[in-house]
Amino acid sequence: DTGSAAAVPINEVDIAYVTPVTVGTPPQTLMLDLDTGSSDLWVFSSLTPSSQVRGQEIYSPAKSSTSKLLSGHTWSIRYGDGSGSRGTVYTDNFTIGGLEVESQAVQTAQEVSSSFTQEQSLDGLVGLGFSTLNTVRPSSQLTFFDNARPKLDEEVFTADLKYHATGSYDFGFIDRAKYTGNITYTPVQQSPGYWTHSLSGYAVGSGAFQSTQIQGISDTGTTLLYLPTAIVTAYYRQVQGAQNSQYYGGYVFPCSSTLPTFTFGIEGARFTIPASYINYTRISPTSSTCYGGLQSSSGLGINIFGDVALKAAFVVFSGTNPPRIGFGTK
Ligand SMILES: CC[C@H](C)[C@H](NC(=O)[C@H](C)NC(=O)[C@@H](CCSC)NC[C@@H](N)Cc1ccccc1)C(=O)O
Repeated sequence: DTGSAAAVPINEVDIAYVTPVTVGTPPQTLMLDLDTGSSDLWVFSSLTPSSQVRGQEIYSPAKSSTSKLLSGHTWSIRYGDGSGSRGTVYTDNFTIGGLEVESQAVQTAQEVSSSFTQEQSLDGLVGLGFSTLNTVRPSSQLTFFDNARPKLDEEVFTADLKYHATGSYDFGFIDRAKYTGNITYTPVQQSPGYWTHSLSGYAVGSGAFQSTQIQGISDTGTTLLYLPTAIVTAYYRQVQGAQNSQYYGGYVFPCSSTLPTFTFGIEGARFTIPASYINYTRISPTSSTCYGGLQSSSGLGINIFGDVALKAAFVVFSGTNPPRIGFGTK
């Protein structure tokens, strides 16, 4: 089997992408953030206090003839940006792009943090990290990809995220029409549960490529690209008026500045992020100061290859043994 579904940016600066999924019988449609940086599938639900729901679609297990409570099981997750959620667990039929998993663990939120309440176009997350990261206790649950694996034509899913446009996630096949040339693969270290791999180096604008191993995680659920401070300062040194603002918590620059491109390596292949992706957003709607899509990872303890980088390529997450990740030019 295979599946294919849209990845829709939730606002005009691609802060996150959501994908239509269906849960239960009859199907209830929700828009979820497919997130390779975590492994919990959780949704706004009939169990979420109404004070914490602001426009999100909810999953009501009581309205589904195929829902089953996973009794005695709970979950609680914290994300790197300080957000989080927690609740109980049902199993139910779950489909993405025509690919169905019966009795998928669907984690129903009983509490969500304010940033999730405020994000009204995001009804929850589908964790596509390794199942070892799943927070359900006493027994941890499998991700949608792990449950779907046995029925997939090929043990892969792919991400084709786009700049200010709708892209796609495919399951079980690699769509040759979505990239040119070949996919370049590199090994993935699956502990502790992220899609952890290395870049082979980088270049700022038309500068020389610096060959250096940069380990990090490819995280479709993180908006920006977070790299070591030395690389980030080298980049913004090329930007007139750029500064690392304590106030805004990162590099800002005049919106009128000319930004260089940023190139990253995967093994011998090279992928160039257009300057427009790095001119991320105005710090406020009327401001002429802009916030960068490339920021320092020094506060995170890990480098994160988020959407700003991933949308510059066609990305293959391969669940083969050993797992690997592939990048294609598009
Ligand atoms: C502070 C918590 C640390 C980061 C750690 N949690 C994690 O690593 C979790 C699984 N993953 C995440 O916090 C990040 C990766 C951080 S790098 C360690 N990925 C998922 C995140 N983008 C999901 C999200 C989507 C939209 C809005 C907000 C959040 C933990 O539980 O220990």
